Amino acid sequence: MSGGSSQSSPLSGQSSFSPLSSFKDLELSSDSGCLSIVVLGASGDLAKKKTFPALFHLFQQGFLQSGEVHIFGYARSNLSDDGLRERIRGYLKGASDEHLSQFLQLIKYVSGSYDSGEGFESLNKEISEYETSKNNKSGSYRRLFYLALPPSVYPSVCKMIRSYCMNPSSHAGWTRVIVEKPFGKDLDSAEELSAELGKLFEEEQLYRIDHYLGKELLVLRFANRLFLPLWNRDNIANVQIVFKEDFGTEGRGGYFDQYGIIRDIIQNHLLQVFCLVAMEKPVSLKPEHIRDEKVKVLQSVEPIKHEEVVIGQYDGYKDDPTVPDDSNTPTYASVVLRVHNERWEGVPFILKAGKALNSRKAEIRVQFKDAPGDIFRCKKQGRNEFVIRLQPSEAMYMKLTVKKPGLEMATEQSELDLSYGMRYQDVKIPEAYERLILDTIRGDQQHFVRRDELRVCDLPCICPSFAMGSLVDN
Ligand SMILES: NC(=O)C1=CN([C@@H]2O[C@H](COP(=O)(O)OP(=O)(O)OC[C@H]3O[C@@H](n4cnc5c(N)ncnc54)[C@H](OP(=O)(O)O)[C@@H]3O)[C@@H](O)[C@H]2O)C=CC1
Ligand SMILES: O=C1O[C@H](COP(=O)(O)O)[C@@H](O)[C@H](O)[C@H]1O
Repeated sequence: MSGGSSQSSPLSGQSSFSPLSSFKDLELSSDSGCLSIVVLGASGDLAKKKTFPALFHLFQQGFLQSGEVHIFGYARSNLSDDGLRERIRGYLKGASDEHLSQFLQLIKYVSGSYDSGEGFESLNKEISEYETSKNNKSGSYRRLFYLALPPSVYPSVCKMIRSYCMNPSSHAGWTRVIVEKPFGKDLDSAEELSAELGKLFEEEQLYRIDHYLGKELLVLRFANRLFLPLWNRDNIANVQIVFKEDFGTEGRGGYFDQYGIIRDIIQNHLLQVFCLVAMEKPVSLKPEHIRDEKVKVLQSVEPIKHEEVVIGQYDGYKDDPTVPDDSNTPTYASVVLRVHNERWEGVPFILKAGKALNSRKAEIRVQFKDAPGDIFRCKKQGRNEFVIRLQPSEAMYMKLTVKKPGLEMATEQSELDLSYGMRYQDVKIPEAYERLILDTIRGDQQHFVRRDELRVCDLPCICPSFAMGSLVDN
């Protein structure tokens, strides 16, 4: 059983965000040979909206080659190969028909349950047949399993993969498993899940994905001298990390209602963004160094105070037929995190997330303190703010107070604006999932959550009575 490999081929700089090809720290694998990618839960929302489109974009850019890769969709739904292809076709944008059909032809569908051997035996048979048909000269076989499924089925699915679908030990190569968030429901279930998965796979084989970690904040944070002296309690009044969606559950209530917005978004996506904003500079870009710093800052977070939590549910949530009529699951929450360390003491980090709100965006808003000795009386115009918009349309801008044009002495707020779409017009900015799936194929765990991180990422643990039910009932 091998999780990684040690040949060196740094990530090529596909994005204008991070031309990583010169980063000596990243010794990544570039092994070749048959690559079988299995999307479990292929009939679902994530698979059609994110997983297959990301695979398609990697294919378009030549990272996945027809001769080398095959993609298997697996789920219980009764679908044919063409049925699955039709289901995802509409989400694969920006390609010629020829390119699109080349990609779709790589996809095969296998139907089966998540807890019985039969389906996984058939899956293994399909993968093996494909591998044999490839007459693989390099002799290396790579199997990547993507769990695009509700976490409740991860243990049984992982057991099935371990029992029926591993890369045979007689073959060189690897078996890796991408596990989606949320990793359990609370500390106990996360620990239990980790323990169960830990019995089946080595840590190097497990890729706990959080696509907000694919949003590439590290360069901005640590490569700009400008920010270094400002990034602390002396200058920053508060930091807001905001996620808003302008649509509701849309038929995903079966999953969402069991988890709620805190477990769906705040505990994972926003907490990971918080780590990147608040952590100290890692020793290097090596995955372990980055993840060590994230763990440290999480350990410095104080217990959350009840009076600093707001939750709510949007009107109409229970109209979704997949949501129980008596649901009290929050679809909106805001939580204040306070970090007890030298850099951040006294600076609130306000994490807000909500579905069915007025707009769709995810952003980090760093609000600076007022300039002391305000001789221009410009306080009323607002503070300096540095805003990083993660989506849509990645951008960053700095809100500054400037002299209003004209002969009068008046000030106003304006922006120094860097929109990626405008600045890099000819560059295709990759989706977070593209980058993360490619990282997995290359064996780079830098942007994935480590097992011990999960333990300190647990919001209910940071505040023991932060269970959703208890707050809703109060
Ligand atoms: N949707 C999104 O935008 C994102 C989702 N995620 C994560 O991805 C995972 C999957 O989410 P999503 O695709 O939205 O979920 P879905 O509700 O669409 O579920 C995916 C598939 O899993 C199967 N399934 C659904 N419910 C159950 C169940 N109770 N027991 C067994 N199988 C079930 C269904 O396939 P079948 O019945 O055919 O077997 C379904 O098509 C979640 O962990 C979520 O947090 C992460 C980022 C974004
Ligand atoms: O993990 C999830 O993320 C999506 C939002 O992803 P984004 O990249 O569009 O911000 C959210 O809709 C979903 O509820 C959640 O499970």
